Amino acid sequence: PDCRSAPLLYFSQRDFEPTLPPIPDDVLEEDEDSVKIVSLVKAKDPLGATIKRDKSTGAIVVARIMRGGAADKSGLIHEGDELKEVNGISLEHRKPKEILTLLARSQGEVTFKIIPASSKEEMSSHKKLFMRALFDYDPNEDPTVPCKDAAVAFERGDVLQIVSMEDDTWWQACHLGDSNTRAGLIPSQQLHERWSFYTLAVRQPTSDVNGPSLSFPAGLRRSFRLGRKSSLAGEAAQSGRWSTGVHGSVCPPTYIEVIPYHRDPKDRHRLVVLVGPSGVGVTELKRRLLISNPDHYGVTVPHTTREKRSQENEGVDYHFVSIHMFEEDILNHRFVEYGRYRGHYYGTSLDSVHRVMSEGKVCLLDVHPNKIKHVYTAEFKPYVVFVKPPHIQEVRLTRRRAEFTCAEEDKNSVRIFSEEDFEDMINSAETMESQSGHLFDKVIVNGDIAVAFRELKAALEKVEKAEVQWIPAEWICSSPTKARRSCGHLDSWI
Ligand SMILES: Nc1ncnc2c1ncn2[C@@H]1O[C@H](COP(=O)(O)OP(=O)(O)OP(=O)(O)O)[C@@H](O)[C@H]1O
Repeated sequence: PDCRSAPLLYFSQRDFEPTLPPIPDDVLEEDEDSVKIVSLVKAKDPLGATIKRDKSTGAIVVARIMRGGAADKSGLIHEGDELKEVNGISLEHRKPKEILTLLARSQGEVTFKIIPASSKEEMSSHKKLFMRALFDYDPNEDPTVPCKDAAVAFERGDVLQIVSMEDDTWWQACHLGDSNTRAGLIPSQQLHERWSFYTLAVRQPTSDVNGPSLSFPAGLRRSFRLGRKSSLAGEAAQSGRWSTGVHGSVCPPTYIEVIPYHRDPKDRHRLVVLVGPSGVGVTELKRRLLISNPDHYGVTVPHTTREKRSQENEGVDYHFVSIHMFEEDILNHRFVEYGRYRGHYYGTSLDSVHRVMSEGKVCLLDVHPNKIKHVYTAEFKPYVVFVKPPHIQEVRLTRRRAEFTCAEEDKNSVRIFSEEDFEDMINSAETMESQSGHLFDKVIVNGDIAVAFRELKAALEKVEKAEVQWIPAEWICSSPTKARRSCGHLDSWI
């Protein structure tokens, strides 16, 4: 990156009409065709440009013009322009830092002698492009940023409007709703990927960053999700790694192109996917949601190949099917998730999700994060909630308290956790977050169950009421904006 470029030049936005001073005599002698004299009036506001020294020619050139900034609005200075003089003072052999000092001393009208770039690349497309950031970015902690003041900080989940992708390493963007303000620099997808691979390589010098070997700790669940145990054997769970795509490629999460979705009241509700490590409280939160509004929330009826018990009803507790039928459905990709437990198959079919949604209910689905990809489509428009354990001391405290305070007759229904369970829960949560965090729309920390439930319910209600929801462009457009050089987030990030 051109990290040696100097910070912003500070100039006025007051008057950008070129006031043309008399052309100095020496100009005509020099490059009469190419030299341009530009005069701007300096005030407090930044001009919105960075300068750098061209390594090959030694010339001082304009590195970037920030969209919406003063230089951009003036239309007089462009990226690639060579700065020859400021107020008649030659910039030859001067360092960018010295030039800044020179400019800082200038008051009022400042005149530039410029050799315009021979070819100017204007941002050709005016199509609005929005990206959801899948990582946190703080320019103050980034040693590679060309200019901290010109950069934009953001958090994972923020929607950014991208205004320029001309530069391979630094894009220009502004926060959603901020499009009238000056754009700032953000690391491009390519740069962030390179940086992430680099930091991974430094952290784990012996690992093969192109193809992590994957193993998964046993994650036995008490509920129907018990069935996951065998289906997950051999799947990914190494902390600090990224998800492998269906084609085996590995990509750090960067940005995902999003588009606004205005839900029509006639449209089905979005599918709510709850994920979390075993024992964290997914079932409990789901149960509380169902009790809170049984007409509004619904859950799927799973399939199983085990025998029906006397108190069970077909289509209510389970769909009881033969092994042959179950295996045929596996081959036809009809399951979101399935597994074997004590010799029997259990699974959640896509049809069962459809059934709940077609009743006009919000379908609550809990699956392993690796399975989100099966419902990551326009028809389901999943809203993914990650239920996360708090710090281990709080997990210990809240779960032990629940054991202690539950009534004697409830003792059998309360799960007794060992110290190892707590550790597994925390480790598994870390793995899930590092591998699939880019898919999570909301993270709920389940310390106090009542607080977590309130927060979850409020989040779901907010989504339902929101006028605009930002959903991945890929759900709607068969080919989202091509220029993304994306790893193809469905192929690689899920
Ligand atoms: N915040 C909490 N404080 C105390 N106990 C909790 C809390 N959340 C859940 N529990 C208890 O922890 C136990 C496990 O919760 P739950 O069954 O909901 O976990 P789960 O995430 O569905 O795990 P699994 O998939 O393994 O069943 C239950 O006994 C539940 O009542």
